[in-house]
Amino acid sequence: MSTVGNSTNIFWQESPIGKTERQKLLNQKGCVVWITGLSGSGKSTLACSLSRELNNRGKLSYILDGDNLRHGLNKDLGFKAEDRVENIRRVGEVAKLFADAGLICIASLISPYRKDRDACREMMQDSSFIEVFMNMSLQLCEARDPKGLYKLARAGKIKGFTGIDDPYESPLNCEIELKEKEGECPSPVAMAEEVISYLEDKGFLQNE
Ligand SMILES: Nc1ncnc2c1ncn2[C@@H]1O[C@H](COP(=O)(O)OS(=O)(=O)O)[C@@H](OP(=O)(O)O)[C@H]1O
Ligand SMILES: Nc1ncnc2c1ncn2[C@@H]1O[C@H](COP(=O)(O)OP(=O)(O)O)[C@@H](O)[C@H]1O
Repeated sequence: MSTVGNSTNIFWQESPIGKTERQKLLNQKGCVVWITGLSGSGKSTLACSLSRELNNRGKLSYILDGDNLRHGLNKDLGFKAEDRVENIRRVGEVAKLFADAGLICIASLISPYRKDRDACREMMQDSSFIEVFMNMSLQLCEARDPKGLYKLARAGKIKGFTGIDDPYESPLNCEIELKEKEGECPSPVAMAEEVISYLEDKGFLQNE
């Protein structure tokens, strides 16, 4: 019997089928590909491209997109620091469940605070948390501005916008860093292939 947070008198219920059996069924290993970066850096584009490429190879993935989750699970959260902390904690827990289900879980969130991303990494075992940093300049993201949010933030109509008047802490030890080369951004497919090579090298796309 345990007490966890505010939950008292709780018991852990074991499941008859374990992660190993699920992974065998899927011929892959569950993991979390955590994509972090500024708004407009290409997180969702990479997540979609990666999911498509994995699907083409017969690998099961699922995207947890920050914007989308804020339509449901996280609709009670805003963008002040404590809400962003809770947002990342919840998505980290959900991502852990998806990885435990044997899936390649692709989490795509700004996740601006290093401490929170590191806490998500700590939840996972066996190096199965793969942090991908979309290291695109604010200048590029702002020039893209597909939703017009930077424009609103610069005009003071959105307060606390990441990169403008709210912080973004770059990863120090991420597994994969994607950045502009000679002022050009690699194509979404090229970026997805870089992530897939990593997953292949580390054995996540097979199960012996
Ligand atoms: N103040 C502020 N700062 C940053 N982003 C904002 C803000 N307000 C709304 N949006 C929109 O919310 C999307 C980011 O949600 P996330 O859940 O990924 O953010 S966070 O990880 O909790 O920081 C983000 O989506 P992306 O552009 O895909 O990153 C924006 O569409
Ligand atoms: N690799 C890329 N090359 C060129 N344009 C891109 C690339 N990745 C994303 N974009 C464009 O940049 C904009 C922002 O991408 P998006 O994936 O929505 O970013 P985020 O999810 O980080 O906010 C979109 O208009 C998208 O089409």
